[in-house]
Amino acid sequence: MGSLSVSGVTKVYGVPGAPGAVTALSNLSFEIANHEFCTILGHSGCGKTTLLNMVAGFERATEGTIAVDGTPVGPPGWERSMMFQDYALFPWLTVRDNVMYGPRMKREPKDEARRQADELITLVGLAGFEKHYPHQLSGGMRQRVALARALVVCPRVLLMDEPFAALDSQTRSFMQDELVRIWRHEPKTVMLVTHSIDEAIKLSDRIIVLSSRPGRLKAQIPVDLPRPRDEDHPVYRALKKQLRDMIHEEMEEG
Ligand SMILES: Nc1ncnc2c1ncn2[C@@H]1O[C@H](COP(=O)(O)OP(=O)(O)OP(=O)(O)O)[C@@H](O)[C@H]1O
Repeated sequence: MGSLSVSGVTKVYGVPGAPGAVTALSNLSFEIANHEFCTILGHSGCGKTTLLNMVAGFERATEGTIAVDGTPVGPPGWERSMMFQDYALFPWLTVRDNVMYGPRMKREPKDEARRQADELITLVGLAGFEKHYPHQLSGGMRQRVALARALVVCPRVLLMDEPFAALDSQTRSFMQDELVRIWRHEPKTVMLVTHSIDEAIKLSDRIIVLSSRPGRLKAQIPVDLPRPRDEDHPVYRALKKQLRDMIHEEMEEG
């Protein structure tokens, strides 16, 4: 289970109607099906992070409802795991202890938490690095730890905020392939936000394009291409042009 629905969501920072109030999102509605990989694409400032933060429970919608499997979301919970661009690892804990942290907080016995952590560490390709500290790892490896930590608590929905933006382009491309491999092994409902058109096409089942601020639903585009995705495929190229034109249109209007 893990369907996500966003219905008529508006977010205003400040007091609606008062001077200085910022409407970040306006009357936004869409659904993400169980185990669907969905990317939210939009120009800077269109409200992508605001949307993620509301789904995660860090912010509340001013109007509208966000629900997982039909239940409106409340404060942050294990069923919605967030993976951040800056890894958000505990620097004083080893890889294994970082990944065990969630299961321990969920009161799993230590041996079971360790078993779960080691399974995920292997899945993300870090077997052998269990006793390393974050500062001993490359950016790509730290992001693998962050992914293991997000998955180990068995979330229904995985939320990703530009997870690879801090990586160099080669590592980023490699990590995108790795994410697809891991997601196919461990199917999850994913909502990922990005500025990158290529990242959106490479990863997603469907791309949701937001308008400039206030973010509204501009388009929903299914990506009907086999994985791994070939950038030279004519459908890939046509989709990239379509998305680039949409984003440019919004930048000019925004
Ligand atoms: N806490 C806040 N208080 C007031 N305004 C905010 C707050 N957080 C975000 N905003 C405003 O809401 C709008 C949407 O911001 P948000 O960070 O969600 O956009 P974004 O699409 O994620 O941008 P980027 O791609 O640049 O990260 C922006 O105009 C931003 O200035």
